[in-house]
Amino acid sequence: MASPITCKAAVAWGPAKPLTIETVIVEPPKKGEVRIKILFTSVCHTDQYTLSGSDPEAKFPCILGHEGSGIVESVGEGVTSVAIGDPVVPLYVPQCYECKFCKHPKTNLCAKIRETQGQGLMPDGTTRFSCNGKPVFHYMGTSTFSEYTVVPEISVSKVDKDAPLDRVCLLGCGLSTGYGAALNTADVQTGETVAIFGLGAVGLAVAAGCKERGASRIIGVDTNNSKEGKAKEFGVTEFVNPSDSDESIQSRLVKMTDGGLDHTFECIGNVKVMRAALEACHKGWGQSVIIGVAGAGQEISTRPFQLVTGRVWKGCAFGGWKSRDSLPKLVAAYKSDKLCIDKFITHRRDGIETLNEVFDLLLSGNSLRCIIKY
Ligand SMILES: NC(=O)C1=CN([C@@H]2O[C@H](COP(=O)(O)OP(=O)(O)OC[C@H]3O[C@@H](n4cnc5c(N)ncnc54)[C@H](OP(=O)(O)O)[C@@H]3O)[C@@H](O)[C@H]2O)C=CC1
Ligand SMILES: N[C@@H](CCC(=O)N[C@@H](CSC=O)C(=O)NCC(=O)O)C(=O)O
Ligand SMILES: [Zn+2]
Ligand SMILES: [Zn+2]
Repeated sequence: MASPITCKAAVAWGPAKPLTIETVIVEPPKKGEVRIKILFTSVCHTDQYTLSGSDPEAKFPCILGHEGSGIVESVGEGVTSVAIGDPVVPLYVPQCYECKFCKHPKTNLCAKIRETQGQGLMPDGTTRFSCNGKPVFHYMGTSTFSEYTVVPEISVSKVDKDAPLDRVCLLGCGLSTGYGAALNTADVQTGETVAIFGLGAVGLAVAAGCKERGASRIIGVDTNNSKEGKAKEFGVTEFVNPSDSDESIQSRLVKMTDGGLDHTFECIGNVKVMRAALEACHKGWGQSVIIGVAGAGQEISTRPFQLVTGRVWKGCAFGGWKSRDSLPKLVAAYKSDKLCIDKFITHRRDGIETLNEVFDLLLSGNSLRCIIKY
């Protein structure tokens, strides 16, 4: 029987407060749960979004983090799909194989534990974390900003023993999301034209997917000119900065593409840009995929005429991948050089103490992903 573990974690005590490194107690995994020794993590913009106070679901104090990898340290009663010592990636979209979402071919949004996950709790309605005797909430069912974390078995993907954990941690969110948005949600076809708004890790993973599918034009749109060079390494063929002109970005793109794009992707979380991305689509068939996560209270709008005349608004979480089935396929895509994870790793840091600096790096616009080694 496993015992509580005392370790370090970065605790988010409240909105817009820096994380503080604390000694926490991580309880043993209960029935159907897995305790993981986290070895590597990165920071996704969604961690920053929640820490900033924009997330209506945020629960503080909590342990953020959802792009991690590690080794199974102990398992609770009844766990069969992973064992102690297995290399794993925690998943914020679980796959239970039983709920109506898991059984439906058109979605990856397993609903089995969504309610408690959103409350920062394990499926039994309690937390496995405490700090100085005070309960601390989980986050996105993963909480990788802790040296040890507990997750439901349905939220764990075992990966090959030779999968590099210091890279495949990125498959836990941003890269899988962007790549899947192109391949699954938009299903980009050879010769089609696309525009990607926001050239961070998610947007560039979209570019990688569009390039793989043979898109004829991949137009990158970002307010930061320094993104152009890097973006071209990922297959972006043209770069446009919306701030360079008084003309609306949608009008510019429509002119550049003889009526609009076959596909557009919003990878920022800005509702005005979501509108521009829809309106940059070609009349009759253009599809726009919303990936960015918008702040509490924000709403999208456009003239309904945009949809009446055949444009389609879609969205996706975790790239539409059915998570446990797909993670091994994404690792295989990495091994066969289809999805080049290494190019997204712009920085590396040692120790959980570096987390606040890594948040700053993400916001600076100079980093795609920084891997932190615990
Ligand atoms: N749906 C899902 O499953 C997922 C959603 N997300 C969401 O996707 C979004 C992107 O995440 P990530 O790639 O990590 O974030 P990043 O911050 O790395 O990338 C966002 C990019 O957009 C640029 N940008 C900001 N404002 C504008 C603008 N008005 N027009 C054009 N470009 C702009 C930023 O420039 P600068 O750096 O100069 O600010 C930056 O390059 C976030 O909203 C995140 O929460 C992430 C993962 C999964
Ligand atoms: N908590 C937010 C919604 C945040 C959100 O949309 N999260 C995405 C993943 S973003 C990853 O970096 C997601 O998976 N959404 C599906 C879900 O079930 O949460 C809010 O309440 O607005
Ligand atoms: Zn399910
Ligand atoms: Zn994320």
